[in-house]
Amino acid sequence: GHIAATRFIRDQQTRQLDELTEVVLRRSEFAVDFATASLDELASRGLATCAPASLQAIRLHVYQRSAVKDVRLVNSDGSVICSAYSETLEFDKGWVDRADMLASRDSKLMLFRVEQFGGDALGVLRDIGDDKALVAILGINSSLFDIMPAELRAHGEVLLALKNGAQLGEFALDADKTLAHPIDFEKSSARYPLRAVIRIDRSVLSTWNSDVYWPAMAVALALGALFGVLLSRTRRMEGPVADLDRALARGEFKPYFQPIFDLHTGEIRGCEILARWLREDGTVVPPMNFIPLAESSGRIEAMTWQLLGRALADLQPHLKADKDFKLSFNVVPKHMLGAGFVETLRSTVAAARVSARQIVLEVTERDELDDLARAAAVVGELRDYGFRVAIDDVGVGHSGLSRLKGLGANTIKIDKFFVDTITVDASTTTIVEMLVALARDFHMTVVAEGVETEEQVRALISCGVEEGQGYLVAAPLPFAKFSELMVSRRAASAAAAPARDSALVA
Ligand SMILES: Nc1nc2c(ncn2[C@@H]2O[C@H](COP(=O)(O)O[C@H]3[C@@H](O)[C@H](n4cnc5c(=O)[nH]c(N)nc54)O[C@@H]3COP(=O)(O)O)[C@@H](O)[C@H]2O)c(=O)[nH]1
Repeated sequence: GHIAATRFIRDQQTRQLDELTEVVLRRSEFAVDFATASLDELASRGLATCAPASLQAIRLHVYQRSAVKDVRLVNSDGSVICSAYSETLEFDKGWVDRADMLASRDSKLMLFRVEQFGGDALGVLRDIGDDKALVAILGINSSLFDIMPAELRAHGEVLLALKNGAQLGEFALDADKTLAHPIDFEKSSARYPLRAVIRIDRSVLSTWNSDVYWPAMAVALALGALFGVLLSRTRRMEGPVADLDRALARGEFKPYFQPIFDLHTGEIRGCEILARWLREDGTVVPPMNFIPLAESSGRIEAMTWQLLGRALADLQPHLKADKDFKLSFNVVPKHMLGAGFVETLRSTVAAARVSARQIVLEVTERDELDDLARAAAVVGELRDYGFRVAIDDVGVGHSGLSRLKGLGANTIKIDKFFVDTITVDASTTTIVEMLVALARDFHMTVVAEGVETEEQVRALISCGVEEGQGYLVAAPLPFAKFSELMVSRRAASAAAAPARDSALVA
């Protein structure tokens, strides 16, 4: 009993600290994603210059994004040309050469430490062409420390570093206190050269959660097998994963609906459901704040079924009335390849009285489909039942061209990155044309993601893309708003029909 209880508590602590370290890392990755999106937006708005008007617009952009402290325009060697807040240059203790910056896995970003008086920061460099680059200066703040359970705060620290060892931040309740017997929980990012560490004094682990000991001992002695189950419930009572479990139990994850439209006519042909966490206090949490943890903690399966069930119930009347309308949902490869997935999907869709032909599974290309042969077999089975499969985020993920073909999907979704640059970068046009040609050869359709302007629509049409999704028509909307949009679009199109018909007759 004693051995089982002690070992259980140790495993429980290790798992919990591993999860917390993962959260620190995911938050940092998210900050880099956020910075990259900010830089892309600035570049696409033509603001990557030192003109006073550009710098003023950048300062407004920075002001509205608290994570980004500053934005600088630099030469291709990394040397600074100008800074949105020129006075911050005086806080720099140094500035690394580009040769010493570390590349992201996809080589599109360079990360480096910016040593500053008053606290180091993380520099994220993004090339923008013409031998220039933009750098976002990201403040690393003590919010990383917030995730520590209260009883560990005085006995631990959280560290964030680059893979070359350059430390970006170190947070401890008492910075002067040294940990007598430190034990490290460490995670490295697969996408960025980042490393998160939670360092805990070993001695606190013997008391942390020790109130679980006696119940564990009693249950272990008395009930044997039931022991594990009861204590794993205790384990789940605290921490970010417990928050997910509670939210799942309360049904707080809701589908938002984003239209997928015909680029030529603007007609809404379908929608993608995107998860939002509607908390009790009314806040709406975006998916990047919980999907990574849901994936790593194994909650993504339950969340996906919950979202799909809800979306099917909401959209059922519309799906029934318009048999060409398609409902797309995101599924992670691990879930799709898991036991019983196809059967559960069939029964969920059948129970909602919806045709499989109207359901599109979006499998993200960001995650590796390790076993392509197995993935292709599952896709084949899904297609045999009438479901459609789309490969998401094409162009920025793992799939080589052979993988795109080998999977046997129906549709490719071109990542927003290409849509953002299609009107400014001729090489993007070439890539999009190539993807369209490839899709035709493989009998696949193409949807462009992140369409925001009419100019992009024209450029996509001239590359041969038929369908799009993006803020130009609507952001992801709660069902009531999405319904209103469909009704108003249908009314507008019905009103335009007589004029169209008489023009045709004339
Ligand atoms: N496994 C699951 N992953 C999910 C689920 N729900 C969302 N996600 C993934 O989270 C990522 C972020 O999603 P979100 O914040 O909803 O962003 C999506 C759109 O809102 C956004 N978008 C669409 N159009 C535009 C645009 O015109 N401009 C602009 N700046 N952003 C736009 O792009 C995201 C599209 O997502 P996707 O098509 O899936 O790539 C995202 O990776 C989701 O996949 C879930 O239920 N399960």
